[in-house]
Amino acid sequence: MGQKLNVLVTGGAGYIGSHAVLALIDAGHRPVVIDNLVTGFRWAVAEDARFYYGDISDSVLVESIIRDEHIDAIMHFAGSVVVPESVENPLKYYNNNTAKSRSLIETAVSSGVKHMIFSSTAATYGIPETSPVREDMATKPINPYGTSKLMTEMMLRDVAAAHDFNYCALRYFNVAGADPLARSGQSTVGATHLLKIAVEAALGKRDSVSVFGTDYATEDGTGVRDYIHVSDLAAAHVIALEALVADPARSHTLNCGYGHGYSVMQVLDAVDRVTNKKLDRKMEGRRAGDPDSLISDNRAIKDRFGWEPRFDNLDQIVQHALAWERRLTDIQSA
Ligand SMILES: NC(=O)c1ccc[n+]([C@@H]2O[C@H](COP(=O)([O-])OP(=O)(O)OC[C@H]3O[C@@H](n4cnc5c(N)ncnc54)[C@H](O)[C@@H]3O)[C@@H](O)[C@H]2O)c1
Ligand SMILES: O=c1ccn([C@@H]2O[C@H](COP(=O)(O)OP(=O)(O)O[C@H]3O[C@H](CO)[C@H](O)[C@H](O)[C@H]3O)[C@@H](O)[C@H]2O)c(=O)[nH]1
Repeated sequence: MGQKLNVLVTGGAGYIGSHAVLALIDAGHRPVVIDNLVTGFRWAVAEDARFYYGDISDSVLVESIIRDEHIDAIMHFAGSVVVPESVENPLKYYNNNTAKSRSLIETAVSSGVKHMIFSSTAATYGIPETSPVREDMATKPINPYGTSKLMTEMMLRDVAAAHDFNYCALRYFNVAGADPLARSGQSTVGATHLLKIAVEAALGKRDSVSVFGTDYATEDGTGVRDYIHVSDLAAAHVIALEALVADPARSHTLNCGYGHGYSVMQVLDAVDRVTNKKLDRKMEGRRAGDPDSLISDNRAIKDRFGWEPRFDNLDQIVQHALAWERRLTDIQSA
């Protein structure tokens, strides 16, 4: 590692942000977290990281953190993440994901922070023209969540052109799994993500798992997604950080996925295999707005950053998610 960097992690008490905090510490950097705990948990932040309770739009607070902690770069995870909720309440998403990102970017620029890594999403593509989908393909989001993130990507692009500032927008595909040492994992209350629901069901926290749609244009008729282990994703953030600092003239928009996918049935089969039990599957109709298949073309992040996944193995992703779900049960009952 080169320089030790002070990194402001917004949303660092959430699922992915808490893993980025661990990855930064493991890589010898110094994370400082700001989180308003709307969906995150104070206990999810590693003990070695400084924590500030607050909102990313509180520019007075963010400015003082940047100054007092000598912040070099921002990893921006804070946001609202539930796609169906964004359809019902779009203004919440345009406020929390777009307007508040605008405020954070403004505070960063005015306080002299020169680098930002942004949590974007495969939802910016909408229904992709081809699969695997490449970064330069059309972005036509089909829900306000995707639009709210795409608008932030656009702000970053324009700000980087106008100021001494570069960024990396990482478009995550389906994030899953947990820290291999079970230091963190997905703790979201009322989660809607398939694997989280499946491990909850496997541990008896739910009676069954719904399969949304069995008539998709895929091999077994269920939706196919590119599941990426959260620790591989966190590692990509650390590499992106170091790349932004090393080459401040260059910004990046990159897919984060494995480049291949699994159907809903294959994910549930993996949970059955790992637990040696059978999940109760309820066949249901399609969920609104779900594409048949969403797979990343990940050549750009590999070529540019030399990123290589360490956990591209569905059974291992399930094992880590299960280990965390058990630990979470203990934390919640303590
Ligand atoms: N989970 C996924 O599959 C996925 C996929 C693509 C993109 N993303 C993006 O990754 C980021 C992290 O997602 P996650 O799954 O960890 O969700 P999460 O809900 O676990 O984490 C979000 C964190 O941000 C905090 N937060 C929200 N609004 C805030 C605000 N205004 N000020 C301060 N803190 C605030 C929450 O309390 C929480 O700790 C999000 O921006 C999300 O859109 C997630
Ligand atoms: O109980 C469930 C939950 C999901 N699914 C299916 O499982 C697949 C994955 O669904 P998730 O809800 O786990 O994830 P999404 O693909 O809808 O969305 C996630 O991945 C997207 C990119 O791929 C975006 O990044 C988005 O933010 C993130 O939530 C879909 O085919 C969905 O229909 C079920 O069958 N049953």
